[in-house]
Amino acid sequence: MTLRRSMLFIPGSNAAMISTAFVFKPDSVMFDLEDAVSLREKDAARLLVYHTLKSSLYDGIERVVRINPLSTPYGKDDLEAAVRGGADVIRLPKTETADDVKELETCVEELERKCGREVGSTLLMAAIESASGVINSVAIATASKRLMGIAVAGFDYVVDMQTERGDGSELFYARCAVLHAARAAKIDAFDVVYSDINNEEGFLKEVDVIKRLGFNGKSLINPRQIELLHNAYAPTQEDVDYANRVVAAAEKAETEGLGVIALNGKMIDAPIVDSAKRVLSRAQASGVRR
Ligand SMILES: CC(C)(COP(=O)(O)OP(=O)(O)OC[C@H]1O[C@@H](n2cnc3c(N)ncnc32)[C@H](O)[C@@H]1OP(=O)(O)O)[C@@H](O)C(=O)NCCC(=O)NCCSC(=O)C[C@@](O)(CC(=O)O)C(=O)O
Ligand SMILES: [Mg+2]
Repeated sequence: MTLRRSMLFIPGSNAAMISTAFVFKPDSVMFDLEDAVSLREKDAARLLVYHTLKSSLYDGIERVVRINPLSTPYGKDDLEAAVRGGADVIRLPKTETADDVKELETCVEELERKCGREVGSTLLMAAIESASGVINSVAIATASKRLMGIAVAGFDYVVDMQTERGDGSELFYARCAVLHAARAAKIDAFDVVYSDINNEEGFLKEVDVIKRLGFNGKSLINPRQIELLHNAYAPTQEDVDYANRVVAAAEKAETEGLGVIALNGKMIDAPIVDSAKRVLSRAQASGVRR
């Protein structure tokens, strides 16, 4: 099981942050060349991210680069630096249509050939940040075999929707639409960033909602959010004990030729056994909640 619970944004222009953030062990790190980098720092940030990718600093952590949109004066240079540097994943911001993804795929393939990288080795992800993007999310999610996931980007989305971040109701439709598109395309789904870094209670409340909805994880802006997220996503010992009992009961039922049984008054059938096995493999990959 590939865990992609935490995807930590690091401004591509911030050498101090880049030189230390691997110690926090996010599942994925996202070097940002887009909105966290001012216009006058774009070139320096691109170079810094390229050299970071070439180094072994983030070995063992998935390395994502958020490029500027290809329609901007920076997008193509960002993409070349990311592919040449050996990024694992390119994150396209402000994705509006399937054609945006197809254009990215074409450019990545050209660059892979040009710089001798294995064709197909660079994965893609698309961030959906507008009403059009949400409406087109199924077409976006299925636009390329290289897509490993799609993300909801809450801050640009609420601007487009002429509202603001609040209790989450403003994101409900976008979250559900993007998540369904990801699941239909069999790729991962990532939730929005939570900007109030000192509000642990609010962060965990939001994590509880998105975990229940079914998101693989969340984009993060601060290392302090990583451990909180990983712990909240880990199954409890109680969950693991119950899953073990379900699997054992199902195995016994199988030997007796029974498809459906009751365990302590609760029905156990195939999808419930599948869920129990998912809890066990998640516990194996992430450990249990503290
Ligand atoms: C918020 C704050 C300024 C707070 O800083 P503070 O210094 O007060 O925080 P502290 O906790 O005190 O830091 C303790 C120690 O950790 C270090 N440290 C902090 N953050 C770190 C980090 N991210 N990576 C590595 N290291 C880090 C720090 O340097 C210090 O190191 P040291 O001095 O050595 O002790 C800082 O976190 C930060 O800049 N975050 C990244 C912001 C960013 O990238 N925004 C763009 C992406 S969102 C977007 O674009 C919207 C979106 O597009 C999203 C979408 O698409 O999904 C949409 O539309 O929604
Ligand atoms: Mg944005």
